[in-house]
Amino acid sequence: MTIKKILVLHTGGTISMHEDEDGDVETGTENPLNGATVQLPDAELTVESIFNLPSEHIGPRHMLQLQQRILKTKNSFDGVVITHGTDTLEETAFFLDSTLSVDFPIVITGAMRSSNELGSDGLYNYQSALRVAADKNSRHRGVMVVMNDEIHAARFVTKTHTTNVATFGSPISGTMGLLTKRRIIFFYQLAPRQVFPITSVDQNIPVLEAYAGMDGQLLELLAAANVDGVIIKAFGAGNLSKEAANGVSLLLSQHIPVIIVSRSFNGVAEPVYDYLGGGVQLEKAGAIFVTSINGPKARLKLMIGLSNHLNHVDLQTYLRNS
Ligand SMILES: NC(=O)C[C@H](N)C(=O)O
Repeated sequence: MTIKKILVLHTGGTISMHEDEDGDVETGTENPLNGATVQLPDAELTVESIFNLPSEHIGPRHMLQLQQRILKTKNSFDGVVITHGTDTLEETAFFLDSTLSVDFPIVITGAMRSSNELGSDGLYNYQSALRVAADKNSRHRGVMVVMNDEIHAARFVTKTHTTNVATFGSPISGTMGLLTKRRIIFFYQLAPRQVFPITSVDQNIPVLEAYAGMDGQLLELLAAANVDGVIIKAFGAGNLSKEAANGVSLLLSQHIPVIIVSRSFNGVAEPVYDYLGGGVQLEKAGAIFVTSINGPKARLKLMIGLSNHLNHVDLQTYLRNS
């Protein structure tokens, strides 16, 4: 039996929390996973607590720190497992997937019920993540999210439910794989993605969501604030009100990139409608459609593109190909 060397990086989140006597969930000083026994005879774990944070406190700077830590391993591990809060887990997964080109698997997991709650899913998900990281078929698959016996690709995974343990899903692509009691099964291999290094993560890129009756006021304020870019979760296939479309034109006239994604939970955004506010006219005005990832992920993608000083054409190509 070959022993697989796995690096575990704990970052906090519910998986490392506990419930107090009032039923409130809080962060502790000792990670409950450290004292737990995992049944994985063919793996040797190196465990580090890189952060102990609820995931709402994790931002791109922490993601960059994680990325640097993984780069430092210089292929000395067969796999990496990251435990993370579920609220921003998909963003960390996407950031690492877009900025790390490694052969070994990087698997992120979390929990919906803290360590001492009835039906706690933390230890089970942790063991599942370790199983996937140690599996020979997990190589060359980029960053994966493992929760509730399912394997999801970082590119498409999203949190779909506030509290259910089956919260993570990939509405556009479907589940990439499954864990059964004895097997790990992959259903498909994703098309290759473009990976860029990243050095700066301090760009100011707000994400706005369209709503019926949206005017241009917020977009005008953002133009005056000279932000580095704006992500708009537009209606349906990527459409806006007339007033918001005028706000988009103002931002574009100041060379502020405007990125269109859909506010719909499922499906691909693409220019279809040719009237003021319609996707065809937004694209003609210079807005960039990021077709199949959500707003928070598009924000990270723009950050990566800007950090690499891509010119407008290369930025368009990079953002469109998702
Ligand atoms: N289930 C969780 O982990 C949610 C928690 N609020 C977090 O993201 O840290």
